[in-house]
Amino acid sequence: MDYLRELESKRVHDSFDETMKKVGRCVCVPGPIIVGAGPSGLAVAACLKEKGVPCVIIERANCIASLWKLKTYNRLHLHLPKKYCELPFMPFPAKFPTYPTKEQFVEYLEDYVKKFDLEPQFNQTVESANYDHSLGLWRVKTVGVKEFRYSRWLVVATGENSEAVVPEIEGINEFEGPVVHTSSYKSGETFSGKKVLVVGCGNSGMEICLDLCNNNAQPSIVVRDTLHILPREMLGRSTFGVSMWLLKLFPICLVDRILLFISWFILGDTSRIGLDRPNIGPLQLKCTSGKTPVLDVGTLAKIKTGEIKVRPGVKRTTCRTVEFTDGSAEEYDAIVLATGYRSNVPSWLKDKEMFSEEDGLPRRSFPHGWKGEYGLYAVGFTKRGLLGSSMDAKRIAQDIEQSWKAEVKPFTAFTRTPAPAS
Ligand SMILES: Cc1cc2nc3c(=O)[nH]c(=O)nc-3n(C[C@H](O)[C@H](O)[C@H](O)COP(=O)(O)OP(=O)(O)OC[C@H]3O[C@@H](n4cnc5c(N)ncnc54)[C@H](O)[C@@H]3O)c2cc1C
Ligand SMILES: NC(=O)C1=CN([C@@H]2O[C@H](COP(=O)(O)OP(=O)(O)OC[C@H]3O[C@@H](n4cnc5c(N)ncnc54)[C@H](OP(=O)(O)O)[C@@H]3O)[C@@H](O)[C@H]2O)C=CC1
Ligand SMILES: O=C(O)C(=O)Cc1c[nH]c2ccccc12
Repeated sequence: MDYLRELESKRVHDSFDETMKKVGRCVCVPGPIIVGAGPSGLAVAACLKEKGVPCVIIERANCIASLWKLKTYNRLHLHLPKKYCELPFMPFPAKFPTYPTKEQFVEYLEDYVKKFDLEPQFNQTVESANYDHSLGLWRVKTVGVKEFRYSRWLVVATGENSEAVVPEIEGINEFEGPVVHTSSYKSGETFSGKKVLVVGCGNSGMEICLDLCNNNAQPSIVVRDTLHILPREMLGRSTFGVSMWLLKLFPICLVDRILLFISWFILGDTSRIGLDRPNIGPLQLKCTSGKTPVLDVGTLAKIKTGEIKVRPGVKRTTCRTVEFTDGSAEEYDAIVLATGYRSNVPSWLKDKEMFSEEDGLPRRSFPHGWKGEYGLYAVGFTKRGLLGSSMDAKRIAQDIEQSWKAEVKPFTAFTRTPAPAS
């Protein structure tokens, strides 16, 4: 028996030494490694802190909440009321409005980091992570650092929006004006007096059109498919709040009918202005495909007055002109790609079981997607915004706490560097 244990210990030791020869340094982290310091990663770290479990947060940007700080437009607000967007253990300040601005949301997150004394490691992009079966540990490598970090637990918190989706459009390289993705759009000021084509009609495209209008630009929006647009508020309450309340009383298909009836009453028949609705209701669509309904903050009124024009899909572009799928063509000065985001998990997580290689989201559907095998977790991939992140974070911290307590902790932090070559 002792002989077997010795053999196993030698195997693990040899595997470590092999690795060290290849990379240089191996650091064993006492608690979980969290990849990403957005709201989801911070929420997990705070929940772990409450339970006395240490962790390391690795972040590619030079700050927390890089999506909110660096990649969003100036006029952005939370579009769900603040009570549905708070992270565990810390409500928003009472003085904040129902829909906080992005600056207020970032301020809240900075306070969150202070309150829980979190110290993410910035400017470190995880380039690979894989499970070392012989060691029973996750091995994480960051760009430009000759070091492997090992941990029993790996928490993926890189988000559903970590990379911009830029569609291939024929002739786009010949287009003479600026072509920007929403992740680098700040304000319509730079487009004042210009004719701008906004490609994509999710919440970003719709609000950016409004912003362009308010800054004396002339926007057109590409709507290539059906979509649900709902007022942000109905009956004096948020549409999201009303939906949650109705879902407690009625089945989802009935709630959808009620929402659509009230929306029709407030917004009118959207198909008359070129925005056809899908056959399936807004909440059912959200549940089955993750597609978020557009919450209208004033864009629809501008479409009705003709200040914002609706156009079909883009076929190709030339130096100034955009040709549409219905055969029409128009000249534009600039193009804004409001074509959304995707997860980057398949590019760095080498174990392919938990996350789909197609969309980079957990293969198991909500609410089962948060836990994988061998101590792997996913936070913030539920297509349910910040509320989904908080739910995941609490579950993950609870699960890790159990195995943390159950284990004799052999991995009190240690660092090994290879012995100098003799
Ligand atoms: C414009 C916009 C508005 C939104 N508004 C709302 C809203 O009002 N309400 C709501 O509930 N939800 C909203 N959402 C949904 C949004 O997903 C959440 O608000 C939230 O930002 C998700 O947090 P996250 O931590 O999961 O992801 P992110 O905020 O994207 O954070 C992920 C972090 O991981 C880092 N990262 C990525 N790859 C690596 C890597 N390889 N190595 C190291 N670090 C890495 C990124 O730099 C980033 O900081 C909005 C999304 C967008 C795009
Ligand atoms: N707090 C807030 O106020 C805001 C919240 N958000 C949230 O951020 C997330 C990302 O939103 P968003 O950036 O709008 O991205 P989305 O993925 O929600 O929308 C992308 C849009 O682009 C369209 N599209 C993609 N490719 C093309 C193409 N080649 N030609 C024409 N259209 C195309 C899609 O159409 P199709 O459906 O046909 O594929 C879709 O309408 C969402 O969860 C959203 O709710 C965003 C902005 C504001
Ligand atoms: O902002 C987002 O993208 C969200 O996912 C928030 C959200 C979760 N569920 C919803 C249902 C309707 C509108 C927004 C959301």
